[in-house]
Amino acid sequence: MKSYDNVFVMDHPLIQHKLTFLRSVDTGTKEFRELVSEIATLMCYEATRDLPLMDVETVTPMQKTTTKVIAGRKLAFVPILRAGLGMVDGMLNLVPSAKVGHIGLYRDHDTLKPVEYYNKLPQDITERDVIVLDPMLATGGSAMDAITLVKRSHPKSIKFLCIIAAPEGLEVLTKTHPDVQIYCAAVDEKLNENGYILPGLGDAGDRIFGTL
Ligand SMILES: O=P(O)(O)OC[C@H]1O[C@H](OP(=O)(O)OP(=O)(O)O)[C@H](O)[C@@H]1O
Ligand SMILES: O=c1cc[nH]c(=O)[nH]1
Ligand SMILES: [Mg+2]
Repeated sequence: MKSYDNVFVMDHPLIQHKLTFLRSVDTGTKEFRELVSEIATLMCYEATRDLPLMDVETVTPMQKTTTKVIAGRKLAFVPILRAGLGMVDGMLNLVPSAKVGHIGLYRDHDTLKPVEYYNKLPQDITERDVIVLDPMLATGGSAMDAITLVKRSHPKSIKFLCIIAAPEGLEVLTKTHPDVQIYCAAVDEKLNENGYILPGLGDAGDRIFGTL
């Protein structure tokens, strides 16, 4: 894999183990949905590693002491509909106070270009660090457009979190949005002639919602 300064591949054994079952054609909708959510939780843990901390005074039953809390940063999660929705609950497990925006995009089957159909972001997004969510980064068109839309609202920062990335998508996204850190669980081989990731896991939205 080509190396990029702002791409982080999460090789934690728990993530890799769950990803194997996510890929399998024998995994049904219920289990697929649970795995997407669990992987999102594990990825959220890593992607929030750089949140700043500050000292606070805490009184334990034994004595007064100095401990740490997150230093006033607020998060917003922005799933790309539909498939990104599958990651939201897993993220909220770790950061229940995060707000959730939605960007609706589908990829036109013929052109493979994203088509926007919904856009609702938190009003106070300028005060928030945004994590855009989508299990799949294929040609990169959907992530590129979603991040462009989010940038128009001027959040403090943007990260992109996906489960499987294609090399083609990483090339496009790192060039278009070099300021955005990208987190993924795997970088696969390539796209097929229909823009599907190989080996991939098929159509993430269809597998999450059972619309195959
Ligand atoms: O990198 P790209 O080439 O743009 O492809 C990736 C996009 O395709 C899938 O969405 P899809 O269009 O299937 O919509 P869905 O989530 O409603 O199924 C996926 O969830 C991404 O949003
Ligand atoms: O492999 C792919 C490519 C785009 N979208 C998916 O859901 N899967
Ligand atoms: Mg789909």
